[in-house]
Amino acid sequence: MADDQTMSLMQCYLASILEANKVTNLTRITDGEQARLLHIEDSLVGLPEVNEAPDGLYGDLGSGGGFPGVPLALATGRTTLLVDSVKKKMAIVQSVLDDLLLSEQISTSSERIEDLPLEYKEKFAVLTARALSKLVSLIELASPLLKKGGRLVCYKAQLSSEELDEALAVQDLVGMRMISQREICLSDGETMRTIVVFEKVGKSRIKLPRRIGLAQKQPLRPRN
Ligand SMILES: C[S@@+](CC[C@H](N)C(=O)[O-])C[C@H]1O[C@@H](n2cnc3c(N)ncnc32)[C@H](O)[C@@H]1O
Repeated sequence: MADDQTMSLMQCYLASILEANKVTNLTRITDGEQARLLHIEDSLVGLPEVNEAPDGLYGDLGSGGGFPGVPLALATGRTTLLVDSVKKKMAIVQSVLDDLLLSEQISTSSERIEDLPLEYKEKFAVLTARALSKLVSLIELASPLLKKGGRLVCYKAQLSSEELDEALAVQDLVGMRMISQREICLSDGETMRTIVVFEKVGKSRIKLPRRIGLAQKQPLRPRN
């Protein structure tokens, strides 16, 4: 886990986000204790998996108010890019990072994930995604961004066997392979999380990224 100084920096970040949230919607969680649970503790659930990824650039896809990206960036010290297409959210997150003198390590992008390969093709060692999309969409979006051996760490509140099977059926097509799955209960004794990790094992057999929106609106299906 992270040391006391790092944990208090995460608390400062969260407090600034909750303050900004009074004016602009960044998170639906406004209660301080719930926010600590769901934005700090939950963000850190994937820390072992992020630490196991190869060294190098970390990206948080669909980062919203910077979760799990900021806690994981602070806990790992990795150079980090937070990505969310809502410009207003990324502008606020960037200004909080500037205020806390964190913007040398952590930067923001308000591009759509599908546009990132123009600048970041195969540049990331590890990516995370929480509350973004189904696994089948996540592995498609992540594949062109990950270097070989890079990892995609997915946070899932509820993972059905159908969702997992859909992703497993297309993982070869996009050059990804599931390498682990772990379920954990948060300290409230009731919130369950599943962390699913995919590794980039080779080139995609189809051209990626597809057109904007397709990965999420028309997920890939297996081909014969
Ligand atoms: C439900 S929020 C989750 C935010 C954060 N990860 C969390 O767990 O608190 C999903 C976010 O993903 C962003 N998003 C969805 N699709 C995206 C895409 N294709 N490119 C960039 N951002 C996207 C949305 O703007 C939204 O802020």
